[in-house]
Amino acid sequence: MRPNRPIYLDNHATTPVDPRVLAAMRPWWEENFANPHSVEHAMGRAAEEAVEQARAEIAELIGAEAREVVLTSGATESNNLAIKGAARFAVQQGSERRRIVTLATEHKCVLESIRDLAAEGFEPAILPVGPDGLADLDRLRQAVDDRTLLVSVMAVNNEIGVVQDLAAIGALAREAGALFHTDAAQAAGRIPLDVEAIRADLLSLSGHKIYGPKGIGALYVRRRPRVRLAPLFSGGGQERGFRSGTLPAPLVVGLGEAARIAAIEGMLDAGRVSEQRDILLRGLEARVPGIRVNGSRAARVPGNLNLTFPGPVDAQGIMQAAPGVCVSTGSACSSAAVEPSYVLRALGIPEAEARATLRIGIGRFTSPADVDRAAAALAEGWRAASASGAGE
Ligand SMILES: Cc1ncc(COP(=O)(O)O)c(C=O)c1O
Repeated sequence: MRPNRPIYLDNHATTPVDPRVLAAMRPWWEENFANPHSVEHAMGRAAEEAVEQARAEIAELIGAEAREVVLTSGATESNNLAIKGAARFAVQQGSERRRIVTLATEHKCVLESIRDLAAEGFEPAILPVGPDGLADLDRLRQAVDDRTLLVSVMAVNNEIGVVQDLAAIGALAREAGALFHTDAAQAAGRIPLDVEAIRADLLSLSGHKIYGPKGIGALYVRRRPRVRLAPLFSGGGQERGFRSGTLPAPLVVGLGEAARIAAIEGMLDAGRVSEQRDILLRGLEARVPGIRVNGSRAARVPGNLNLTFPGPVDAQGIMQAAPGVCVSTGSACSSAAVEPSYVLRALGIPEAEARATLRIGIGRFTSPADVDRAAAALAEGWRAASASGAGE
């Protein structure tokens, strides 16, 4: 092992591409580059077949049928298509329902999609979460009624890793006659997902969170009872009219292979990853008295740790003092903004503590040596940052 290799513990931001995924994609870049919609010739038909095979693998991962999988560019697009598409289609059909219920800790692309819809006359209901990051089911039940069009609640949070009770949320949405969408970008391959068990009507996936390629994702759209969406783009009507545009066959094949591996190995990964997570936490607790885990410990995805270091200290300072460890202060998608994480603020964590917090994501390719070295380096980084008064 190279001693200076950086230790990558930011698997919520993105995961490395599994070598098997890379191998599966390769021929579709190099040997058969045909457009999978060019079904008039043999190369096009072969590409189309590969796309359909991948679609079946993606469906299998979530207990869906292949024809319920709409391919997109990633979870951002899937979430926009699910939320805006469902809302706009319902109105076109004369529905009186306007309310869209979600949580304050959702990914920005969900919150911003819903905020955009407010300008079109929809009524966002953005519910708070408990100090453990979990939805309050009683509160949710009160908010979801016969005026509710859509309930959108993420499966696993990208910062604190907490797992929502999707089966209960899906059931209460269905009971009220509302659609249920879940952003499962961080959940796929990490916890079991079954669209029937959770009664999802719409479910978003992303390739680069499950050891697949970047720039590809999927949206599950239920067929029975049938869910209809207004498309976001005008075009050739690919993907059953839901999503126009030429499918990137190599990326689709990569997503299919990533889904196939996740379905077989995801739970094996989960056992190993949660052991490493516990070793890392114990290593830090022994070296950093007063370090705290944010979010529910029980309802939590295996590889996640969200840790507030005792202060005053700035998480940026810890990262600077431990440059060999790749972690983050929160969601990479909001890293351009300097405010502390809105997810942590929604848990009631004070601003100074939110600024002293690191998100750690252990993954399939993290080794036992990585977590041992990371615990020592982060503890040392904390000591150095504290001593330099970075938090004052
Ligand atoms: C929960 C969640 N939803 C959506 C996204 C956006 O996914 P993508 O990068 O595929 O657009 C992310 C990525 O950070 C995420 O963690």
